[in-house]
Amino acid sequence: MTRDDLFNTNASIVRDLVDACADVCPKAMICIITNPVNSTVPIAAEVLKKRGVYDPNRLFGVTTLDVVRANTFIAEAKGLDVTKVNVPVIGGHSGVTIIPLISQCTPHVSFPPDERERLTKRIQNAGTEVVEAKAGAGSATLSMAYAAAEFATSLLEALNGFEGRVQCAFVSSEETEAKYFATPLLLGKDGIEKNLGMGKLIDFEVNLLKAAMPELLANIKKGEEFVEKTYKK
Ligand SMILES: NC(=O)C1=CN([C@@H]2O[C@H](COP(=O)(O)OP(=O)(O)OC[C@H]3O[C@@H](n4cnc5c(N)ncnc54)[C@H](O)[C@@H]3O)[C@@H](O)[C@H]2O)C=CC1
Ligand SMILES: O=C([O-])CC(=O)C(=O)O
Repeated sequence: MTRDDLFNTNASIVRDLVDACADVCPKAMICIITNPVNSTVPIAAEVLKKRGVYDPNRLFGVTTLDVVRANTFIAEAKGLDVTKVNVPVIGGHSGVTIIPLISQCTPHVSFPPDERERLTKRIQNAGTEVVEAKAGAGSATLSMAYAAAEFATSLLEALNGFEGRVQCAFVSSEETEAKYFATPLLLGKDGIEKNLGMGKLIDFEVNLLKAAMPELLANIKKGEEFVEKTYKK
């Protein structure tokens, strides 16, 4: 399958499933993990808008695996317990659009610039590394399932009234010029309770953000145009 075929297949599946959600469960929390997440979330939003049931607080692109990877690689590098490490990852879910904020890691960690750059690239390329290694046999399926379970569990807990559930996800956003952008979110009974924003970036991260923006904007536009061209009701 070519890249274009794969895009069209995944984009059509998301378009049609979300269209069915508009019919049968218009108030559902919709969590999209299907790639390319940077485009499939805008696709879902456009379909929901056409159906008159779009609620930006109930639509999420699942980027938890980027956080899982960032936590794992940093815990390994520093000899820390991975369950106690938390690195926010903002932006999107592909290559340069994945922006780990190592400067905001809890606990605080520091690296020499070359090591910070190496870790950042490893986090950004980890998904592609697995896809290439599996050579047509899928992606990081099990770690994706782990990440999805973590995100869904947090969201379900928040819906059930547990407080303080925070997850990064790719959502409708006013943080940057991109209409969709991942940042840490406080989850609540109605989905996103508060977008916690990206906080203060160091210069290295500001440059990552600049480098991410052209691809992110193009991915979002591609998703929107796909619905414009192919949605029929
Ligand atoms: N957001 C994230 O963190 C991640 C997302 N992914 C994405 O998750 C998706 C699934 O990945 P894998 O499980 O590794 O892929 P896979 O190739 O192992 O599984 C895809 C499944 O979809 C089925 N399928 C194909 N065409 C279909 C259609 N028209 N209707 C219904 N089902 C169809 C196939 O039979 C197969 O069982 C991909 O889009 C992948 O890029 C993967 C890893 C991480
Ligand atoms: O491109 C893919 O399917 C892989 C992916 O998203 C990931 O592992 O994070």
